[in-house]
Amino acid sequence: MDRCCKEAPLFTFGVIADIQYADLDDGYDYSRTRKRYYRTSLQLLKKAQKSWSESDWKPDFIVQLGDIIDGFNAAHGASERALETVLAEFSSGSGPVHHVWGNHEFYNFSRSALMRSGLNSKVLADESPTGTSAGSDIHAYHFSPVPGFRFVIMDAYDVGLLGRDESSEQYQAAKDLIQRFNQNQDLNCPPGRLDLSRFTKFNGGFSQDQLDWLDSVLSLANRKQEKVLIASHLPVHPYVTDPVCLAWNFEELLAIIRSHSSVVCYMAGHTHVGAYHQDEDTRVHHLTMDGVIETPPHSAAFCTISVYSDRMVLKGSGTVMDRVCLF
Ligand SMILES: Nc1ncnc2c1ncn2[C@@H]1O[C@H](COP(=O)(O)OP(=O)(O)O)[C@@H](O)[C@H]1O
Repeated sequence: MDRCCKEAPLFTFGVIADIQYADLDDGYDYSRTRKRYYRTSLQLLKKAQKSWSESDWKPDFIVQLGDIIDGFNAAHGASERALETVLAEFSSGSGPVHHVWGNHEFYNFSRSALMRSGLNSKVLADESPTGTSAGSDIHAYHFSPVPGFRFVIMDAYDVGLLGRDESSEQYQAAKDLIQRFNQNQDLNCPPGRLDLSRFTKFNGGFSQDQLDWLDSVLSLANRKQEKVLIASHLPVHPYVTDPVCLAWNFEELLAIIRSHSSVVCYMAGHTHVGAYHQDEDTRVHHLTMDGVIETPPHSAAFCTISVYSDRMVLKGSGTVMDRVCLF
């Protein structure tokens, strides 16, 4: 790139999703139709790191969209080791990494263990008088990469069966909720009705506390005329995912987004299949990232997003497509 002739972005960040690393031979997804490359997923992270370090506009930070290591690590007693391996790879890069929590985090660690781990990136939250985080046991926070822009990290398993102590009130409330819609013995097995198929144990949702907190963050952003990007593990727009992968209460999150003109983008992982849709009413860009775990070793699955005052320019690698998203 002829750098002198290109407009410098206000900020740049890298995005990667569903690495699901495990020191295991290749396998398949639940339906046995999609191959999973557990060991070589680390090589694809290395490829992303190399590309980010060599790029003309080096990312100011990385957003890791969840499922950093695979749940199979737990059965092999390898959770800590696998996490150390992937975090060591991330730390070889220069910028901070914002970690989103997905279902595989909870197959390996309890919520309280995650809070004590390197996957708690709340330390990167802005220190502001309005409060930095949604609650002590919720992994949600916001920060401003440059004046005029704000990033919100959301916790899509704040309401859910994963990671919560079975004796806790939150666990019981989540169990009552899921069982209203899912009568299967195995709660990982989706209900037959497509419009309820998201009520599985491998999904979760956002608590009222977290939604209220998001509402207050977005209200402040509106007043300051900031543009807001939101990242979480679960998609919330039905056009960017199979309905079985939506957040339990995606409609509530969409309603909050709809009531605040500040939001410009919502990004998620989980489905492993890249997708994009600009919502016609809100103009919000919904982006679901391809998952590293189902990307063959010769390819890649990451992107670099350069943000300007009026647009974000997404440079995809491997399976991730290039696109320009106007604000
Ligand atoms: N249709 C299904 N019926 C029963 N269990 C399922 C079904 N789909 C997924 N699971 C189980 O749910 C868990 C999460 O599924 P998985 O495909 O590993 O999620 P991810 O796509 O996040 O990697 C796994 O234990 C898997 O075996």
